[in-house]
Amino acid sequence: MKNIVEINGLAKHYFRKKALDQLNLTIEEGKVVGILGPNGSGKTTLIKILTGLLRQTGGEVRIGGYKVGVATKSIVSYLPDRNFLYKWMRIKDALKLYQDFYEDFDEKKFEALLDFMKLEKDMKIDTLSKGMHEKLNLSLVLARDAKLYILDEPIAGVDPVARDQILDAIIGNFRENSSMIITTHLVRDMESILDEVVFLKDGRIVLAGNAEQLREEKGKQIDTIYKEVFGA
Ligand SMILES: Nc1ncnc2c1ncn2[C@@H]1O[C@H](COP(=O)(O)OP(=O)(O)OP(=O)(O)O)[C@@H](O)[C@H]1O
Repeated sequence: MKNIVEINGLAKHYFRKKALDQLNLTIEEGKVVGILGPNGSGKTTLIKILTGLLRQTGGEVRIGGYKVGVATKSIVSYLPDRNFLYKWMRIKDALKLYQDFYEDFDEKKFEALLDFMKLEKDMKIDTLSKGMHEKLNLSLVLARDAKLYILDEPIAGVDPVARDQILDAIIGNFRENSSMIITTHLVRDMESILDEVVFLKDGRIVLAGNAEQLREEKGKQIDTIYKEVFGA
């Protein structure tokens, strides 16, 4: 199996604070990987380095064999943890924006996702609820034919029904040859869709592995292991 992501000795310091400390991680093609950790563990910092929004202090990251830059941005589809669309837009304007921006954007797929999410092209962005926003953003991100999808907290702050819909959309639209990184601290809701889990604590990986194997080895759900590791 080919590696889509290779991270070696990655470090990020904010002045004296070590947000990431000597991180090593590989992600294979076809896997859905959960980066799990409480507030301040370094999840967002890691994602921002993978997406080129932040420069690391040390170490190396390769995605699809390339250093983070123009080449990797064209193969990574990223869902940030905050809204990234303009308030004046309607959904159809967001569609146009994505179409203009990304060659791999699949309009048909986007329309099918909108349908599934019960969203309509004429809806105005500033009238959408938080859950609807999240569904729209996710639909845009999943409609790209990317090698790597990075979803930062895709279900934070949405109600349980929207959560289930979002998880179903993720599972239903996952492309076999692509990979996905999902950050979350809502482990119970998310664990069923994760192939691999990485526990991040104070910028270090404290546990990582295949989710099914970990459940078998420890005789516990990932959510329970998470609570034990983080004392939640
Ligand atoms: N710009 C910054 N300047 C200084 N320290 C920062 C900065 N950004 C993050 N940090 C610190 O780095 C550590 C990791 O933060 P990060 O945002 O990556 O964590 P996180 O796991 O994403 O948390 P959350 O779930 O709250 O988003 C924290 O201790 C945070 O205070």
